[in-house]
Amino acid sequence: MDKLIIKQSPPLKGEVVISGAKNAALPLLMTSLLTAQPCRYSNVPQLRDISTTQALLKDLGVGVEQQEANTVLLHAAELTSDTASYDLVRTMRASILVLGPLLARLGKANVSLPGGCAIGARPVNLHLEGLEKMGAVINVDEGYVRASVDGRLKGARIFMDIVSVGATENLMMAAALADGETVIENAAREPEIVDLANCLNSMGARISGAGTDKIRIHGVETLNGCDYRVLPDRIETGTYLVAATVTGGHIKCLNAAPETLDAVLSKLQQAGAVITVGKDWIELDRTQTPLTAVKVKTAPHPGFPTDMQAQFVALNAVAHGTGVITETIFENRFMHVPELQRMGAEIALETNSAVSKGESKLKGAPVMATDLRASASLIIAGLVAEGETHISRIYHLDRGYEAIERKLGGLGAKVSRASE
Ligand SMILES: CC(=O)N[C@H]1[C@@H](OP(=O)(O)OP(=O)(O)OC[C@H]2O[C@@H](n3ccc(=O)[nH]c3=O)[C@H](O)[C@@H]2O)O[C@H](CO)[C@@H](O)[C@@H]1O
Ligand SMILES: C=C(OP(=O)(O)O)C(=O)O
Repeated sequence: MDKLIIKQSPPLKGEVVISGAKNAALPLLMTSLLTAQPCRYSNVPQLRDISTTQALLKDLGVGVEQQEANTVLLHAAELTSDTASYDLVRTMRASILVLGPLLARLGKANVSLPGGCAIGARPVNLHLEGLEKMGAVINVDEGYVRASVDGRLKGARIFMDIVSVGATENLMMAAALADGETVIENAAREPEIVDLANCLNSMGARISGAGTDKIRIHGVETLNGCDYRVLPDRIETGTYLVAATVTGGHIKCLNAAPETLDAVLSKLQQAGAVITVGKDWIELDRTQTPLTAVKVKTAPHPGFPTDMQAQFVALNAVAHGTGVITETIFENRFMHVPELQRMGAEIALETNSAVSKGESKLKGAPVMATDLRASASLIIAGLVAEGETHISRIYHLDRGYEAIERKLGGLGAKVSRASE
């Protein structure tokens, strides 16, 4: 197993090119299941979750052709299986996103229930209840969701009592091929939802309202292929911006989507960063300003993203003043706190808040990555900790950050990978 070694580094400096968004690319690749025509996706990041998705799609009968490093052609001329097995699903929760498309295209699907993971229970009831409203018969049996529908799925009005990104995506894909109109109320408004709707519409779907809490999908009988470019990764962008802020650096993120990062940029400004944005770039300078702790509460988009919470816990640990980070989306997303404490961070966990005293003098230590964004927070802490930080279990990191050592190294960070 690989580990990452981070040495105390100079302030980050230079340019970094942002990759396509993992959380947009995963549902986008699933749209290939909805059509017999070829679908070409570009700006697809090279990540473990993407190779898992490709393996899953291949298993269902989808032709997968890697055209260039970040471009893939998927062709589901005919699907040969309706089953997403536990072996593939267990490593990636987004696998549940094959359920809606399989049901819409084949009228049946067997998808292993994704297990619990380090950040919370993450049930899939909203996905299942929405599909049932559209006429699917669903049983959960031996760890599998077994779903079928007689004929086509039917348009329905679906109200979600919790805002769910994945359920909105699954239902939007299923409804694209349903008979009649589906209205999703209290829908997620994340930029990745808008990206998925744009891709589906480019395939001939009739979706309006994506990006608001009410999405209307007028089902069509068939969809065409697509040639679609994945949205830039706002969480990867935010992670480099926090790393630059914490180290007192000056960086420019290229190929970014500033309009997807309002809540994060506003908190970074409060923390002391000077930020300038252009159409597809963000420049951040904290060479001349002090670092101040911030108060953050996670919320569905356009609120502050839970996927940026761990990085801000690291920021607050070393900033001046008391910082409070409150997590409202996942019930167990503070596994990075004990690891940061091992590095000397003075942080107290109070129910669903991480309260930091500020100006902790961090020291390198062996620490363990417990999930994807927790890994990112440990890297950020390692950049300013005295000595060396050894982060184990970095397979979590490889799920979501393309070429992270190369990108951080290009900004002057002292990061290397070694086998344990
Ligand atoms: C691949 C992907 O895009 N992952 C993102 C997606 O995950 P994901 O789509 O899994 O997250 P959801 O938006 O569904 O989860 C939000 C909340 O709803 C709950 N819930 C969800 C579904 C359900 O059927 N029942 C239920 O109770 C969850 O446990 C959680 O508390 O959105 C999360 C919230 O922004 C992000 O942290 C993840 O990075
Ligand atoms: C939690 C995340 O991803 P996933 O939903 O794929 O586990 C994430 O991207 O931070």
